[in-house]
Formats: sequence, C-alpha cells, structure tokens
Amino acid sequence: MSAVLETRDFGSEAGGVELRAAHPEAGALLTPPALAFLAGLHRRFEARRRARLAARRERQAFFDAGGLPDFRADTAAIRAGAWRVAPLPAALQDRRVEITGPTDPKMVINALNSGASCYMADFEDSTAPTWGNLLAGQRALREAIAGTLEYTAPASNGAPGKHYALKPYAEQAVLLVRPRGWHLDEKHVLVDGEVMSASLFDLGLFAFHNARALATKDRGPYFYLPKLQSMEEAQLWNDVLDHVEAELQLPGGQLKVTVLIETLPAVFEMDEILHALRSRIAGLNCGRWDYVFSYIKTFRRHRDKVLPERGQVTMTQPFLRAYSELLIQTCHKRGAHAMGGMAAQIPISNDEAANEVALAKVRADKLREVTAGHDGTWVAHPALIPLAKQIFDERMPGANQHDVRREEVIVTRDDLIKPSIGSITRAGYEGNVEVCVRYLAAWLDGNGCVPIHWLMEDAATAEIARTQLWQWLHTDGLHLDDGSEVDLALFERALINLPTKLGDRSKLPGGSRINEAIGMLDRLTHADTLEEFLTLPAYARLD
Ligand SMILES: CC(=O)SCCNC(=O)CCNC(=O)[C@H](O)C(C)(C)COP(=O)(O)OP(=O)(O)OC[C@H]1O[C@@H](n2cnc3c(N)ncnc32)[C@H](O)[C@@H]1OP(=O)(O)O
Ligand SMILES: O=CC(=O)O
Ligand SMILES: [Mg+2]
Repeated sequence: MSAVLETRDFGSEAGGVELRAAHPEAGALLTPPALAFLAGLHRRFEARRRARLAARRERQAFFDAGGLPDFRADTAAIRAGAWRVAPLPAALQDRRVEITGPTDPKMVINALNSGASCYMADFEDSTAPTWGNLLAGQRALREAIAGTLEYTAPASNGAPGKHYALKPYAEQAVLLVRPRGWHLDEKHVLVDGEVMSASLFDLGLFAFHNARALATKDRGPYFYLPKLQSMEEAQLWNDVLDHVEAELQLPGGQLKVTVLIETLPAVFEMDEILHALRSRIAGLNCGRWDYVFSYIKTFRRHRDKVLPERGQVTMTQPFLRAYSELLIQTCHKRGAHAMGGMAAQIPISNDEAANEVALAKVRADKLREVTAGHDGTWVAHPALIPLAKQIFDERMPGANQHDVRREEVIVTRDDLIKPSIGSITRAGYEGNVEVCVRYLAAWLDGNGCVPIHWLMEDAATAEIARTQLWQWLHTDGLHLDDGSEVDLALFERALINLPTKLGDRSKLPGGSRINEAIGMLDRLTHADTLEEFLTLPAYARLD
C-alpha cells in the first residue's frame, strides 16, 4: 500500500469514508454526496461481494480435485423457459463495430470520433488502475458527456501540440463503460475502515455523475460487466443496478448492461445470467482472451486440458468455436445481442507486407463472426473500423441479426471443455516470457495496454501467457515440439536471456520496471499455487 497522502473525513454527509491519496481531480469528482453514494453501495453490497469471491474459491477447489464444469441441474427450468429480455433501447440496436480502449482524454476523444457504432471506455483489461488514471478517466468521460472535453498534445520540436475536440454528439459513438471486475479492490477508498470494491467505485462514480446528463440525451449509463463466473454474480450486479436507479431516482431499467462471457464457469450459465439481468441486459460478448485465461485457470490441475502455445489457441479451436456458437444461439433465443470479440492484431505502420498479413487475420476473424451470427464485433484500433464495418455491412443488412437463431447448433458440456490439438514451440515459450515481463512492466508504470510485436496486449492476453508458464512448469512430462523438456531450467534460461533479447529498455513502455517485472514473474511461476490474477499482487505495487 502506498503512503497515505491525504486522509479526509466527510462529516455527516459521507461519514466513514477515507481517501488514501490526493489527486487534482478528486475535489470535483469525490464530492461529499458522491462519497456518501459510494459508501451506500459499499455498505449494502460488500458482504455479498465477499461471499461471491468465496464461492469462486470453493468451486475452483472442486475443479482442482478433478471436478468438471457442467450445466446446473437447479436452474434447468430457467434454461427451458420461454422468457425474453426487455426490449433494447434505440441507441443499442445497432452495435456492429465497437471500439474499446483506455480512458485518457485523447483516447476518449479519438474513440468517440472514430466512426464506430459504440465505444467501450475501459477501466478493466486495458487500464492500469492508478489513482490518477481512474480519476482522469472519470473526468474525461464526464466532460465528454457534457460535450466539453478537449485535449491538446504537448508541443514537440517547437511545433504546437495537436488539438483534439469532439465531433457533434449525433456523430459520436455510443458510450459504454466497463468497470473493473468483482475480484479487484479500490485501495484508495476506505469505507468504515474497509477497502472498497473497484467495481462499485468505477460504476458508482460514473453513474452518480452522468446518469442524469445521459437521460437528457435519450441514453442511459450503459455498462459492460467483466469476468462474471455465475448467475449469482449477475444477480448481485442486478441488485446493485436497481439500487443505483432507486438512489439516483432514475426510471427502472435505464441502466443497461452487456455481460462479457469470459470465464469458463459462466458459459454454463449464460441463460441464467441473461435471466438474472433480464430487465436491463442488452447482450453477451465473447471475451475470448479472458475466456482462454479462465480455461487455463479452471483446468490448472488437469493434464489432459493443457493448451498449446498462445498463438495456436485461435477461435477455430473446437472448444472456442462451441463457446461462440452457443453464445449466439442463447442470445438470439432471448432477444439479446451476441457480440463478437477482439482480434489481437493491430495495424503495422512500417511494413506493408506484414500489415497486409495482420489485416487479413482481422478480416478472417470478423468474417467468421458475422457468418456465425454475431451482431457486432470489437476493434482495438481506429484503423480497423472500416475493415470490420465493411464486413458487417455486407453481410448484416439489418441493425442486427437476431433472426439468425442457430437452432441447429448442439453444444454439449464435452464440446465446451474439449482438449485442443497443438504444440509448444521454443519461440512460443519464450514469447510468453517476454510478453509477461513487458506487459507487467508497462502496467506497473501505469499503462494497461501496449503493442508488443504488433499485437495488442492487455491484462487478459498477458494472463494467458502468465498462467501457461505456471501450468507448464507444474505439469509433469510436457515437452516442446523439438523434444526438450518443459522444466525449470527452460524457464530460468528464458528469463535470464530476456534482458539481452530486449536490448535498449529505455525505448520500451515501462522500461525502468523490467527488473521488477522479471522478479515478479519468477516468483509467480515458481509458486506452488497459481495466483488468481496477476493484477492482484501487481496492484499492491501500483502508485
Ligand atoms: C481482451 C480485451 O479486453 S480487449 C479490450 C481492451 N483492449 C483495448 O481496448 C485495446 C485498446 N487499444 C490500444 O490501447 C491501442 O490501440 C494500442 C496500445 C494497442 C496501440 O496503440 P498505439 O501504438 O498508440 O497505436 P497507434 O500509434 O497506431 O495509434 C494511432 C492513433 O490511434 C489512436 N488510437 C489507437 N488505439 C485507439 C483506441 N483503442 N481508441 C481510440 N484511439 C486509439 C491513438 O491514440 C493515435 O491517435 P493520434 O494519431 O491522434 O495520436
Ligand atoms: O475483455 C475481453 C477479453 O477478450 O478478455
Ligand atoms: Mg476481458
């Protein structure tokens, strides 16, 4: 925990709230009424959050003992029922291309102006949650909604910095906000001496400051909810959102959510999650990177489920194809969007041939999604919007394709957990080491999304690399495709050789934190138990 820079008590209006760091944005955002609202969320929901996190641990112990995930017997009636979710608001009918990204002012302006249908402002996978990033992000979003957000880049080489301003509102992407997941704390805010949930902080603060302004524009606070593992977690979210609407005196159902199905346990409860949130859910999304990460974590102790190297775990692997097809079928049966996910390739600015190969991969991915029946997709970079839009425009003439019911799809439990074919190459192994270290160094430096070898790397993609290294080391008898043993010596060699491979680290994002990142990866990979999230130990070092 960082040093306490400032401790403020807000008297009767927000008694019991303590802020553990100062920031120039804090005065405008963390007003006494805002803090009282956040404290109310904490007092009402923290015990339930803790119970859900304990339930996750209990379920993982069952998997570690050899148990397998499956559809639930106690909720069969929900799956068999003929219910549908509430009608979608006009602003969320057509979501064919959604851009995602962190919430610094330049990104927010670029994303809202990008020509995408929607923009998911991300406090999760692509944001390193420094106190500064969070408050600057909340401020940027508030100003964007007010229509006043501007940004001027620093001057360079004597030339003035570029000025950024928002396009007219009607031309902007529809805003959705992704708060952090249930597992994370916001260590800078204590309520009655307890650390607050990061999810409740992000969502609560955004809703508190923006719900009314959005209502005047015929919108609502729209959210993406990350990393859920069960129907009970969805019920918890639903109760939080009911409470927010009641406290802020908003019409019921004004807050809309899209849930990322990005954990293996959640894929077995998609109907149940839609049902728990049926008055406010707009869709489910195939968060493929966290999903692969979750598959690895769930089966950390299952030798027959060890995945090949990261680059071979593409959406055409049978277990991933089954997941996306079941998601489409489930959503369309219930009147919800089935959103696709993120291809990791980004444009390569200095090599035309390599750029064409990268774009071809993105094109193939978007084509697969629209053909399968997805109603929209994600892009990581504005230059990919025209490509994704063209593919969806050509094949999805309506606002969405809920009529593509995919009734012929039959997905069983075994399809969803089917082992994958593939290998671990030396380059793939060493690539995992490099990505973990470079990503972690950038994250510790306050940057939650970086390009590495022309792939977008964020907390989800890096987690695949990190958990694979742990699992490979703690599973007996694994070999690289060249016959070498996957053992401690292989890991140590890759770590020792890394600094030479990286060269001049001053040019890398977070270059000054590379040694710290190497030390962390070393410890995490050696540990007997797999750390649930990289961002938990790393957060202790942030700020
Ligand atoms: C697994 C998941 O959770 S996916 C969702 C989370 N991940 C993301 O959202 C990825 C977001 N993407 C990014 O952060 C960036 O695209 C990166 C880090 C991958 C690459 O960033 P850069 O190297 O800066 O890209 P590049 O230099 O080509 O950017 C060109 C311009 O596009 C802008 N840009 C790039 N990505 C985005 C974005 N996602 N949103 C808005 N603007 C963007 C840059 O700010 C830059 O603007 P400028 O010309 O005005 O200066
Ligand atoms: O959040 C998206 C993912 O792929 O993870
Ligand atoms: Mg994710």
